[in-house]
Amino acid sequence: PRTTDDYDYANYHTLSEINSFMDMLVQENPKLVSKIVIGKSYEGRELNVLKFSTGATKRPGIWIDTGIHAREWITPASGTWFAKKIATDYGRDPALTAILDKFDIFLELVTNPDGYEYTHTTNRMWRKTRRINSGSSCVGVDPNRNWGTGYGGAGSSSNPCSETYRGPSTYSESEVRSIVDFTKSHGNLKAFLTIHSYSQMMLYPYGDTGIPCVDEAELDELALKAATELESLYGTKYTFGSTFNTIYQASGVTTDWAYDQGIKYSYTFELRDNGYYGFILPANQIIPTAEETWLALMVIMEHTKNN
Ligand SMILES: NS(=O)(=O)N[C@@H](Cc1ccccc1)C(=O)O
Ligand SMILES: [Zn+2]
Repeated sequence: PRTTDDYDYANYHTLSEINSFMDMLVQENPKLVSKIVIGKSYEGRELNVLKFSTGATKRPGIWIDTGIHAREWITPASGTWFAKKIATDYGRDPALTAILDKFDIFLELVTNPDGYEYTHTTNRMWRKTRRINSGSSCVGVDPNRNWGTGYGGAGSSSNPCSETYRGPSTYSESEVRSIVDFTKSHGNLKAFLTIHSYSQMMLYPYGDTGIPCVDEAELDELALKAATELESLYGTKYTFGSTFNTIYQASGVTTDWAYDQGIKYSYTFELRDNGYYGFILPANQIIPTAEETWLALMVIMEHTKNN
């Protein structure tokens, strides 16, 4: 495609096609969109983050990542649609314009590029990074068990062959460490939204314990609003709650760490579906999934702006 207008949002794309999309979006919207390289993957690929900013001065930020688990293709596909939506709606949609007049939005589309490439070339069901684990014939670390909060707990594995292998140490994965470093250097993120699939859930801290987080009441009420808004479009039903209570115990996870950094509005989304297609969601559900999810993200971003 020559422009992001004729990019095929209704299909899944390779890493290089998504990287080309990002460069096109930046070229077409130089005053709104820029690309930040926050690091390199294990195999040396750039970790690219789209920055949407309408002000010169440092503003509070909203973080969104997709594609941290390689096989969850619906998430970078939806994220690509989100990126185009932001560029299209700024200056046209009052709600989005109001958000961008106060916040920067950071969107990492392919958070695990090595794993994502591997799902295209070799194993469609790959989940983890592609780190070579010393002393094991098994490859990869689960980037959603490698964070420093609750690291090493019951909801993760010390076995390199496990799909939930926590890694040799906290932040061992550059794909994780790069986000940690970016978050700390930015120092003013107000929302942290990490997008997974599948199960149709909105999950807030904690994952490693059933003990409620301080802001549970507010996060639960906000999740209800967001899930209701999401359902209003196509009737897609989401459940919501703390990770521990809603899905299962998981430790060393992104949202527990983000919340621990003081980023109150930290949620994991589990997109479509409920298991019928699972990770292999048909391409004809990409745009509907992106549209309904965007409504929920807007609810959370507006709440972040107003609080
Ligand atoms: N996306 S998924 O199928 O991997 N499920 C997630 C569930 C999950 C979501 C949020 C925090 C911890 C765990 C996982 O990391 O196991
Ligand atoms: Zn996942």
